[in-house]
Amino acid sequence: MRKNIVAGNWKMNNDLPLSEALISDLKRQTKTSNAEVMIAPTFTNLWHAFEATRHDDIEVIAQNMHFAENGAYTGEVSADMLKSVGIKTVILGHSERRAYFNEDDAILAKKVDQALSKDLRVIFCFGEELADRKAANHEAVVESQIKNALFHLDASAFKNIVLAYEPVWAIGTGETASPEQAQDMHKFIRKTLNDKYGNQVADDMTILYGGSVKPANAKEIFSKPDVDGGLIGGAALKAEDFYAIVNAF
Ligand SMILES: O=C[C@H](O)COP(=O)(O)O
Repeated sequence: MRKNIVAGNWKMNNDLPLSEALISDLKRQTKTSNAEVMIAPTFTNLWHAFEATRHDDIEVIAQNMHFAENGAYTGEVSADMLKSVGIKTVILGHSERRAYFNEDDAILAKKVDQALSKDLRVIFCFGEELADRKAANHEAVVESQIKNALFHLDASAFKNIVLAYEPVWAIGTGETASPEQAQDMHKFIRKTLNDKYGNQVADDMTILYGGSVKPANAKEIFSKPDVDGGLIGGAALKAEDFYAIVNAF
């Protein structure tokens, strides 16, 4: 079922005291929209964040996980480890993972499989780089990212997947895709799903936009019919800004 979601990706920000302080601030905010609210602190803060929000309308989610069950993968975190601290949703495929940690479509397909096999919901991220858009290649790039990592799945798997379109050129740059650019791409993503899986999967898919979403532009972006929410980076680090975005629906 399609939902409105606003997820804050804290990336590698906030040690434990700062995480505690931000969560206290978040809990003081008022939600006036129907959007599901998620926050993705770094691994070391997940347990504390889960405990601190246990009775609040905030889901704590993870930024990443490994594809293996367990074993000799120094520095990595498994699906079971996430589940053991209360996590039910994991972000996979973020452009920073792709760019700095060499996560390609094949690795991401394995991560998606592992997460789904553990009943974790996946927020799957993808998006083109500036050169792709300048060359009018953006739809082809996005289509191949989706196909290569997800199109081995059965239609039923998609009820546990949320898609997040994040044009790389708009992440942390202050440059946002225009609401029309976001809408055009989200419509294209839905068509891509429709062509492969039919309209049930396409219509039910929640598709988030990410890339310099701020209180000032959220309302216009979220007003587009195929934009179901946002994956928020910088603006998720201030409780008032984050809830201004949550309440932009
Ligand atoms: O995961 C969030 C996105 O990378 C967007 O980050 P940003 O809002 O700082 O541009």
